[in-house]
Amino acid sequence: MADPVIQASDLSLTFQTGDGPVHALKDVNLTVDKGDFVSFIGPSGCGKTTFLRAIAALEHPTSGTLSVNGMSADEARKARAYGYVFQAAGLYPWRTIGGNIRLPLEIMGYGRADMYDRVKNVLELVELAGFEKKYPWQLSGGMQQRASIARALAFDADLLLMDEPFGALDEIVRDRLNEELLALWARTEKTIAFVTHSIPEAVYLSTKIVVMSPRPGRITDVIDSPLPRERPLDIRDTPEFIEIAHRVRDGLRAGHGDAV
Ligand SMILES: Nc1ncnc2c1ncn2[C@@H]1O[C@H](COP(=O)(O)OP(=O)(O)OP(=O)(O)O)[C@@H](O)[C@H]1O
Repeated sequence: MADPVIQASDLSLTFQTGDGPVHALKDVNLTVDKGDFVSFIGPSGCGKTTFLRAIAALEHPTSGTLSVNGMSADEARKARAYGYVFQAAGLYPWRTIGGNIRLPLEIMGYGRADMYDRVKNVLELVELAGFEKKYPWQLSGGMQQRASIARALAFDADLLLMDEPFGALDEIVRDRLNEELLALWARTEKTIAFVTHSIPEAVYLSTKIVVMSPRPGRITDVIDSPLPRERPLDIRDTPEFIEIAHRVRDGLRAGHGDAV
């Protein structure tokens, strides 16, 4: 059996607020294996971001256990076990694309030659070779988001955490980036945990789809996708794809999801 990269057992996380406790996650049980592409889908407030942040040790569970690469989330963070991609590309406008990707490496004290090699490699991986000396404003929104993925890949961690990375992009760009992300996942054999509001995006990308519902944030369904790993975009027209999309929609309804 493959080693689990993420293992959550009876995980709960409650925020204490001025208006009382907010149960962002309640009794979450989930195993993500090496090489999985797992998507988290559910209405606003169901705890998707909180779960990703807990994996990254940016939030700490109130109860239950969570392991990342066989370590505690805090240890995994210290071991740089993951790269994190946020909804907005978050590139510094005064730094070149290469300079943005180098920044976390500079902070961690990587040697100069190693840094330049890594920047070159990750820019090739996201098909931005040659853009190293450009500034973020010289790139389209989709290219900026690819640059932010490159930055997350620079440590060469096995796990990539992506919080709605394509949510702000138009559908045509999103389709292309979805295809590119699958190709990158196949090339690098990384494990990817991906938050989305889009049913087609979740079904197209994932080997495992985690459907969540709010108040309290919990998992209502986990779907292991029967689709092959290699997926042309027109797989979205097949009966198998449509069937999984229906199941996701049913799961969202069962959790009383509002519009997603
Ligand atoms: N730091 C915090 N303090 C208090 N409450 C919080 C905090 N962070 C999140 N919450 C609450 O926890 C719940 C889950 O939030 P979370 O951001 O994880 O949801 P989400 O599913 O990612 O939503 P969205 O799709 O809108 O990003 C929400 O009710 C939110 O208001």
